[in-house]
Amino acid sequence: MELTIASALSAEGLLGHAAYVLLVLSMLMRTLLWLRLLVIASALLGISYAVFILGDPVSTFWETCLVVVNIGQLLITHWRSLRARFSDDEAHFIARHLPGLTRGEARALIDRGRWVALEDGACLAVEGEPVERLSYVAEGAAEVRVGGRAVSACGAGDFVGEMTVLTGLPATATVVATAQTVVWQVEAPVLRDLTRRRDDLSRELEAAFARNYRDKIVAMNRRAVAGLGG
Ligand SMILES: Nc1ncnc2c1ncn2[C@@H]1O[C@@H]2COP(=O)(O)O[C@H]2[C@H]1O
Repeated sequence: MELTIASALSAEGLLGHAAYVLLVLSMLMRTLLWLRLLVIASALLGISYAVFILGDPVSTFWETCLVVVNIGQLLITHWRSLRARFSDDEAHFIARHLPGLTRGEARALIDRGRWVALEDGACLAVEGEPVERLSYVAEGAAEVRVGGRAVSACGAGDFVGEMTVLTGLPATATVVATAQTVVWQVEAPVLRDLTRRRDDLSRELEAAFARNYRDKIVAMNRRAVAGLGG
């Protein structure tokens, strides 16, 4: 096929363009699923173009590789999601804070941390010192102290350390368990590394932290009103 304006605008030429349009669109996708689906669609059009218009076996081979690799990756993701199992605490954690992750992704994240049972009095963060790990409180309660005075509390469903864990800045408060408390914890360097490499995970966690700030402010406001006798 000759490279002229007329040939580019012909039905055959448009087929070739459509393959590239889909490839460019795939680069704009924010989730890996849609990126892969569009790459597969682009490669299928590319194969049709290479086979029926160009008769080019080399392009056909490489476009086929793209389809096979992306379908393989989608199947692996699907299989991991099917295989993933969660305890009740983990299921609540995911429903509340990680709704945008696939089951497989959520399992992989939770497996990077560990579940810990803390005694009453255990320290989760020290004001002015970088937090060593992010904690998610599944059961129990903790007191938040600033300058040695209790200012707030964290309970089931709250994070501790979310304000500084990703930046390494000093913790804004000291947090101490006030009952037997079950937490999921992930070490700060592990979380920083994961969020640096995975934009989608970083966005998911930032959104979860933002929702938890809101919940904490609402709870603090209620406590302030109750303290004023309202
Ligand atoms: N007013 C508050 N209410 C609930 N939790 C808080 C409050 N202030 C600080 N925290 C928690 O205490 C943690 C101390 O470490 P970070 O600053 O990383 O993150 C902080 C929050 O998780």
